[in-house]
Amino acid sequence: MPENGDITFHTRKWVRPEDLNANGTLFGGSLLRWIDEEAAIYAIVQLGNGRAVTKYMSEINFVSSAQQGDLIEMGLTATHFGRTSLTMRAEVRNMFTRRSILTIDKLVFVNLGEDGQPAPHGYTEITYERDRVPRQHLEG
Ligand SMILES: CCCCCCCCCCCCCCCC(=O)SCCNC(=O)CCNC(=O)[C@H](O)C(C)(C)COP(=O)(O)OP(=O)(O)OC[C@H]1O[C@@H](n2cnc3c(N)ncnc32)[C@H](O)[C@@H]1OP(=O)(O)O
Repeated sequence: MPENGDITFHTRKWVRPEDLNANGTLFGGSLLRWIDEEAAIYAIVQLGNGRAVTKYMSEINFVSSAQQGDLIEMGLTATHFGRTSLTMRAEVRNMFTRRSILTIDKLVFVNLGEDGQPAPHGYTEITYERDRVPRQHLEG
């Protein structure tokens, strides 16, 4: 059952020494790299296209810090299917306390055609399956 305003939390990360900043807390750049990758995978599954690129990120709110050894989880949900774009909302939180660590209200990815230009994706709703992924990526 979806929770927290329909955000589904997918990937969990363990905060390691190499992810820390000079204050000994989680480096914001690591967090953004993880969330961008997570959003790219989410967009690829929703749009069924490996050619989806980050277009826009709204304000990023670093709500609270994470410490070495914390387990965190990253959540995303699609909030708008445009003609060629997909808008998502993101949240990162502590896995056990559920304290929010980061929120991004709008993360926009654009679906590209083979020519590298924006292309209509034709979708209007979230899928919770793998039904949009081309068959060759599903065959082992
Ligand atoms: C299937 C299974 C395969 C699996 C196997 C593959 C695995 C393979 C993994 C690879 C994973 C890659 C992960 C990539 C994640 C990166 O890191 S991508 C790199 C960073 N991003 C970039 O380099 C993009 C650079 N920007 C561009 O190239 C151009 O801006 C773009 C994206 C082509 C768009 O061009 P544009 O002229 O802005 O296009 P335009 O038609 O005006 O707008 C397109 C859409 O964006 C919206 N938009 C434009 N500007 C804005 C804005 N400021 N704010 C909000 N929305 C906006 C428009 O409203 C429009 O949306 P729709 O109304 O059509 O829905």
